[in-house]
Amino acid sequence: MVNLNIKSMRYLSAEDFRTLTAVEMGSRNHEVVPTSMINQIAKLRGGSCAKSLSVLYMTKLIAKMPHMSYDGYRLTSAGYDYLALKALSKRASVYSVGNQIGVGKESDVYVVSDQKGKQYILKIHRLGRTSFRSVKNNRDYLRNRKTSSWQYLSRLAATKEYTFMKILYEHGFPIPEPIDHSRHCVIMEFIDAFPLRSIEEVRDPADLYKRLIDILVRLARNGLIHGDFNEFNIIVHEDGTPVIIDFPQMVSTSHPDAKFYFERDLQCIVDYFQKHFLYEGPVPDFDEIVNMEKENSLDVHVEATGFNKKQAKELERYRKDMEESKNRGELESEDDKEQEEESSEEEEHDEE
Ligand SMILES: Nc1ncnc2c1ncn2[C@@H]1O[C@H](COP(=O)(O)OP(=O)(O)OP(=O)(O)O)[C@@H](O)[C@H]1O
Repeated sequence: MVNLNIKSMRYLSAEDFRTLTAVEMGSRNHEVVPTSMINQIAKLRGGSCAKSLSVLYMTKLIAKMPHMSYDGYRLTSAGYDYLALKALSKRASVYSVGNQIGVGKESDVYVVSDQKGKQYILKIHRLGRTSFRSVKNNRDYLRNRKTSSWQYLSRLAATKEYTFMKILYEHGFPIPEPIDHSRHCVIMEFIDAFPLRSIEEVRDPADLYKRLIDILVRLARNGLIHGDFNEFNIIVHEDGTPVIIDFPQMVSTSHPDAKFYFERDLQCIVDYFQKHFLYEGPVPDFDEIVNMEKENSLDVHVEATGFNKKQAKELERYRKDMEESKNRGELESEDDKEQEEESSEEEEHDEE
């Protein structure tokens, strides 16, 4: 697992930070950024850049690729976390990082606080945590991209989540308020309640069922489908009000597989209520909903405000690859790969 390493965060000098930023900038078109290029971008005097590279390497914010034919570095996930958190703290969205409360398949979730002590959620997207090696041959959609794929995909997922959350929140959907976003990180309101999955009894299953189905229908009437609407992504307040989370899989109702996604979301709720609360309620029909007059075209709106079709396609291809690899039982952990790399780097380091 990639842990959030905040220990080194406060101790970097301005030069170190400048050098780290230079590595990130160079990563846009180099998988491993040549040291000469880092020097050029950072524009530091004398031997400062070499000194900073050594500090960043020791604190594992950058890494060397073993067996590379030229001298260079890549940004590690800790380095990417650092840059995102630094940006969020500069904008006063985060002051301190508290406990990790969730490890999703594709994210780490922490409670964080602002300067006044108000708590928020920090969701760090970590796509590519599994499956990278197994699917990489098929990833032609990333082939022209020199920058590290996991960074790019994680940033894409966070950008998508934040863009959708902004629009949904503005249109009154019951979701956490989105606060800020940088790179692969999203800050949002902390919902201090339990996910449906861990609630044994609900006061009024019929009422909760109706509220959830109404949300699905209203989303569709606004041109959207959640795509992962299940008991883990529904948080329920004590008074029975649901709040929906987790948006990187949203699709438009004009997607060719929209009906499939809508019915899959619907079926999750229908099955869960039947099994856990022995409740069966009315089931809406997708074709009827899309033939109704639309409330809004939020799918189109999203495209115009920060998440375009090309990005949506790249993320979708990745998800399809994941599903296929999973079905073939081919998944392996990217974190394992990173650990392997780091330990072989350490060996190299020891030899030097
Ligand atoms: N805004 C929030 N307020 C409170 N808890 C939250 C919030 N966002 C996420 N969580 C907690 O973190 C967990 C993981 O979050 P989320 O579902 O967004 O991540 P994920 O990587 O998509 O997880 P998975 O792949 O398992 O669905 C949630 O189940 C929930 O318990």
